Amino acid sequence: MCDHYMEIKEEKDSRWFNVEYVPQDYIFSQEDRPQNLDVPVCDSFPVIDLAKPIRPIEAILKASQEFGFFQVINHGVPEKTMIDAMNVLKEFFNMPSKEAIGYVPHAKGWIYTNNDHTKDGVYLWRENLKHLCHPLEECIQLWPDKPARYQDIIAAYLLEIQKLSLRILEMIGEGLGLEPGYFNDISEVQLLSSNFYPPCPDPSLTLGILAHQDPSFITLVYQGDSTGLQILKDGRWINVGAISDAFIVNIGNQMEVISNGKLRSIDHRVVTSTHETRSSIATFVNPSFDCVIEPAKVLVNESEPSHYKAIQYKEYVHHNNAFGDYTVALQNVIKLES
Ligand SMILES: O=C(O)CCC(=O)C(=O)O
Ligand SMILES: [Fe+2]
Repeated sequence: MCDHYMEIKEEKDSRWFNVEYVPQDYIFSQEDRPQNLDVPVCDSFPVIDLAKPIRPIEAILKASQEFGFFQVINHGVPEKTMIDAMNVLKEFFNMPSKEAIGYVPHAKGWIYTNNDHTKDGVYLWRENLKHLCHPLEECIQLWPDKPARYQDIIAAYLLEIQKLSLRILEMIGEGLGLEPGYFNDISEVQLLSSNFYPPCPDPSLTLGILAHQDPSFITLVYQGDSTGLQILKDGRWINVGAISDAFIVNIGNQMEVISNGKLRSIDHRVVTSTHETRSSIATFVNPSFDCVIEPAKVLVNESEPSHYKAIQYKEYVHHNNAFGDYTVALQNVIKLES
């Protein structure tokens, strides 16, 4: 008993982030570092109540234009479903034996890594798990089966995300003047990407995620009580505050295209903390891979010509390496499935 406890403790102590100094591989170049970490929480960050009797279409449109981001509260997703999902993911990231699984073969359909590097070869200060989610009943068998409840809990979470994302897409569509149901057949809750960002001895040198935009229609992030997410607003980084039962919604590149630039896909990143652990679950609501994405016809006219070229989503993903180092791996899973 005692030996077993010591073994687990030793394994935990030897995890990559239990260090006194930041290892060289995790130190970003001067220009990529977070620079000023002392930025305030933005108190004008849009928080939208979805339980209001009148649907908040205007507020969603305004937030999507001005911030490219908003938080939704009273969204109808049961708290238990959210907490269960967060807990099972925390359990996954905490499994000492996960290190033994190591770098999971891509063909299995999920990718776990604790040292995903950026284009310059510097590692992000995070662990990440990614897998496809659509069609749910086919993908579920390809997900991690440890912890034992993982598949059931995450499937229940994704069904709720599906409902909520369609509601949000419908309001965005209506706000843009698109026909009802515009996004129904062309969007899917396609990818889950969950993150565990442990405390870091020197947050001025590291990043949890480098500045990026999402290749989605919209992305929904559940972060519980965590902080660390920052967005670029008018050239300055601002912190997204924690509202424990909210979802953060952001406009992805593909929505920017559909809206012909009316809605904005905004740079965001995650900074690390000396004392806090951040856990987050990002779900990407993306176009179906075969879908051709271009500005919606009703938004293009003589005075407002198309600002974007039409491109099949599959091609976009491939050309832009949209899922980072794992783009090809994820595309291979798609090929295996179809
Ligand atoms: O909220 C986070 O931890 C970052 C998620 C994110 O930006 C992404 O996965 O694209
Ligand atoms: Fe993102």
